[in-house]
Amino acid sequence: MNDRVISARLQLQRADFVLDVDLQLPGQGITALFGPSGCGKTTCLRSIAGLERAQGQVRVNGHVWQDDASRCWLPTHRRGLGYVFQEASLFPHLSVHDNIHYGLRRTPVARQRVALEHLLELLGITQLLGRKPATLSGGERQRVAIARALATSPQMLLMDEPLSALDAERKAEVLPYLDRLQAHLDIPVLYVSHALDEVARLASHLVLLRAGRVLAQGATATMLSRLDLPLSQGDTATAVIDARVLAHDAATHLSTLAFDGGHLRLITPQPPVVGSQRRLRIQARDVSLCLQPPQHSSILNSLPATVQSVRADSPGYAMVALRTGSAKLLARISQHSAQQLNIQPQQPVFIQVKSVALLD
Ligand SMILES: Nc1ncnc2c1ncn2[C@@H]1O[C@H](COP(=O)(O)OP(=O)(O)OP(=O)(O)O)[C@@H](O)[C@H]1O
Repeated sequence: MNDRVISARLQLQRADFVLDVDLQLPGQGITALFGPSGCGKTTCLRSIAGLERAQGQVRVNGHVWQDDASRCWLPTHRRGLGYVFQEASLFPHLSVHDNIHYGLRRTPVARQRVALEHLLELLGITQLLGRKPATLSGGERQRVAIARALATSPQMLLMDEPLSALDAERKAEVLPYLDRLQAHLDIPVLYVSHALDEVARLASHLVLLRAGRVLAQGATATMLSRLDLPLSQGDTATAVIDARVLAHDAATHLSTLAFDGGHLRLITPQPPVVGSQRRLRIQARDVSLCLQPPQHSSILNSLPATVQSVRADSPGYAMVALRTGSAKLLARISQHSAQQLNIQPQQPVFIQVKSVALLD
């Protein structure tokens, strides 16, 4: 459907801060709003929700939430949105069941598009329905908050750093549920984060904010590999590739995945489902370059690639953007090696990939 698109042109002026954004986002999947502290991520999300009175226009999959030109401005409760905050704000005196049904009572039956039982199953909270919030872990509380937001069958789910109050272990526990939601629910999600690992894993689209403005927006895989953006700087630079599981060998624990640039092999102690589509992360620091096909190497993955561009990274390092098939990768190598190998745009090379991780 060609009206599955979200557009938001928003301007808001504060004493020390101006938000001025023009967002054109896919009307499905997870879009991340990413940027440093104070760049306006929360302000942008709250403006889309109608919790801040920005000037402009907001359209979500054919529904007009705000259009100043025609004096249209829907209050938050009429925008058909779910909002998940950093900390789950559940009613302490109500059970999980009653917390989730609280919002549902006010949702007309005709708008209840999400089957509640399915939702509870997806989020793994069927067993928790009788419990009070105080008896839940942080991760469980956040899953209940997500279920409550989705139970009202919103047209869009807005999530403001929903994992940032959780420790690494709890975060790892909640992430697979977000993957499942994405795979099973057809509701666009706008996800505020300043954690690049979360964004790389979850988001298909990425908006990079700087000082209240959009620095760039586009497909996550493309944005991560752009050398003109700060995402590709330093030790944390990473690329993502969507690939299909071809085979798993139980004896060696090696899985083989195919993408349109070739095959990648990685050790997966839990066998992934053959035929499933998975997202892989390849960190720039784990990729090295050779001018000849490498031989007799312990490294599992070697692929032909073409250099797209090169730039200086942190002192002593160069960042190289590469293409293999239509996939984009980054290699962080020493500046010394970049000079020795005379790395140039359009140059054919062989890449060795030391480590590949399954992200979902
Ligand atoms: N209620 C407010 N009144 C005045 N200024 C505010 C208010 N809320 C936020 N600001 C300011 O607006 C700017 C954007 O804040 P915002 O919370 O949107 O940023 P952010 O990118 O979400 O930051 P963080 O990652 O730290 O949550 C900041 O300069 C902040 O100090």
